[in-house]
Amino acid sequence: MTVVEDLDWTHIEAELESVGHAVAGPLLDAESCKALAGLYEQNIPFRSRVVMERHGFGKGEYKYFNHPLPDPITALRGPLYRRLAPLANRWAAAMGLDTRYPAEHAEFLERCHAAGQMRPTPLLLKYDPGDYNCLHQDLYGETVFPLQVAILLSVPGSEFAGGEFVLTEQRPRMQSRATVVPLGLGEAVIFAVDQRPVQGTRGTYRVRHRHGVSTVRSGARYTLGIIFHDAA
Ligand SMILES: O=C(O)CCC(=O)C(=O)O
Ligand SMILES: [Fe+2]
Repeated sequence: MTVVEDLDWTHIEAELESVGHAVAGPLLDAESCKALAGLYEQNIPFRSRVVMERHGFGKGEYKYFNHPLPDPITALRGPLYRRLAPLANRWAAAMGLDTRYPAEHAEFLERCHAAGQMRPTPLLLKYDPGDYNCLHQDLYGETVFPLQVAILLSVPGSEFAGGEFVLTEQRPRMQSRATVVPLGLGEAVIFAVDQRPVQGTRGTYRVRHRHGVSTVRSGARYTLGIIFHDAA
């Protein structure tokens, strides 16, 4: 069994259904986390670098991986997709959307490519003291898989302080509610990219999510982002 198949999917699905996010893992051991974070200073594995401050995205930077994606990413992305696709389909049906997601990630990528979304989206993020990531959604075109994953590659408390993963949810006509998601080294947060259905007393309504990272107070924080749709 892969590490992904070994996870407690009953618990993960229940969390995703009830609150729109779930903590899982660790999905990567300390050595793999260190090796991935260590790639940041290289250029070859990446297709582009984004300095967040230049775009008003926050402070800090990230790099999008190019093909071939590093082994740990390919090893995780297909199995994670396979487990999440049925939930994505239940969410789409509950929200009255026509979209249905294929069982396998390779098929979903074909759909992205047919829609002109050809560029890989897995990314490595790096935050230094004072850096933060504004609340946002990772939408890169019309074709969107409704769940994504972020894995913490640094040790909280010793390698960095602050820098908490934050999720907000907005119910129709209500103000936003924030949740801080504590993560350990190599742990993943699986979360809603944009909308998810919530059962209310008068039927199903849609909740909108955003995510970001609070200010890093000291040290360096690295994260691996696994997004399932390719980008235009
Ligand atoms: O650094 C983080 O924890 C969040 C990264 C992020 O925005 C993402 O993976 O999409
Ligand atoms: Fe993001």
